Amino acid sequence: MAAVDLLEKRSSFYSDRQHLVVVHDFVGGDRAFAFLGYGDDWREHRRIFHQHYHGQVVENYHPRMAKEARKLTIRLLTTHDFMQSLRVFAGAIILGITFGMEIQDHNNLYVLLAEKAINRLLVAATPGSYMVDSIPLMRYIPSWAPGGQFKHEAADLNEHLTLMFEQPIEFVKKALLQGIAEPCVAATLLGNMDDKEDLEKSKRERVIQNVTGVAYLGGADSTASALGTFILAMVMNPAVQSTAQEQIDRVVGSACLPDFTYRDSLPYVAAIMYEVLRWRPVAPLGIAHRVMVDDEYNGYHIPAGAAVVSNAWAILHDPARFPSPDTFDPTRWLTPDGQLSKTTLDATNMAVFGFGRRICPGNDFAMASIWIAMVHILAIYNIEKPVDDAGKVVEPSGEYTSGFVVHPVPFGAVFKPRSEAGRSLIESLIDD
Ligand code: HEM
Repeated sequence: MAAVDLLEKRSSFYSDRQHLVVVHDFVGGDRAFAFLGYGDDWREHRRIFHQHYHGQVVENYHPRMAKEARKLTIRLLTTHDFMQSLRVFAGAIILGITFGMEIQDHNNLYVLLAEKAINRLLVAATPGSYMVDSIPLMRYIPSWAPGGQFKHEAADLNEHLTLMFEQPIEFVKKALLQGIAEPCVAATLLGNMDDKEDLEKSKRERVIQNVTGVAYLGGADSTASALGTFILAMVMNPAVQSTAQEQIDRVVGSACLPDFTYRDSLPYVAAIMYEVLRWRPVAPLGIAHRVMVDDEYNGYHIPAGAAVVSNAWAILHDPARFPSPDTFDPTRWLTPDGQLSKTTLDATNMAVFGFGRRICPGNDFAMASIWIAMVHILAIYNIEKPVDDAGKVVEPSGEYTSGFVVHPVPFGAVFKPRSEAGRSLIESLIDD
């Protein structure tokens, strides 16, 4: 596969990012190291991020993730906006684990601030959004002159991004001083700073702001997107839903909720997760890599500086690898005896998390969050298409938004507790 040949096997010179004038020079968007050029600074950010979000460490976060999944099942009993509940779930996990924050709903001030900043940063990071990226001399146009408007927008975004990165660290610093800080990634990182010199300290604090701030940026919307696709797939494929529920009932029983100890014994549920990620990839075109030197591949010349886009959609819808690619079929991830096939264990095969040295460092974290939400929802609810006032079933359009991270366009889904026992289980959780 060309993406593997270039982005993985030649990753020492295919791991840079494009320099975007607005993102990099005007708004400091590379505080999110997803946009930082390849080099020592990026390496340092990635190393620290990895220490707190890699596979084994994620296991420490399982209890918190399971707690948020229980809260999600409670919310789904009463909500009219299940997508909002999924967003709250995804955000609460990241903000809880990273900053020790408790998020109850979407009106949390930090969430509102962060979402505004992130949405605008992603627009700025989309090539073609600003003319100055094509005509760099425009950077010298005064902000009041025609063509200089982008500078006002950039100044405003810069302010929002600064707050987004600084506010939660200030929150944790204050809590540490008062001795009331919850155990969280930011508290651990700040706690390890005491032995540093002052100059070293301020540099280090900036890196801490950056690696913690990027978690919400990279993880909240993407996780919510995958869960939105999961709900859509369940609404459209009731037989898949009931096969998963049979497995959960058989392995876990109906007296308790499944937790992470069941992850390996529910291969069909894992297969649904892989199929969700394949069927409607969260970021269909990933984030472009920039090649740093002239290169040749299969007779093609690839000039230094070119943007190399890994088309996750095309890779995951290649009929040679995934027959009938538009069909939602979890069994494609299973062996004939119903076990998870080995290929799923390699994130690269998923393409959905990108490639090489830039591969998504939050992929274990993301898959743990997605799995625990899915298994809770499947254990407790039947997810059905809604019926309108005339008694007609309302079909989802199945369409998606466009953008960097895509979402199903709003559709209806009804969450019906599968049994009285299930309903009582949720109600007992409300009293916890
Ligand atoms: C379903 C969920 C997710 C998907 C589909 C996803 C996908 C991606 C993709 C495609 C990239 C670009 C990879 C490349 O350049 O080759 C990326 C980068 C990144 N992701 Fe994720 N991601 C998800 C969840 C998360 C989570 C939960 C976190 C944080 C906890 C996270 C943090 C990051 C970071 C920091 C980068 C930048 C890596 C770098 O440039 O070195 N992501 N992600």
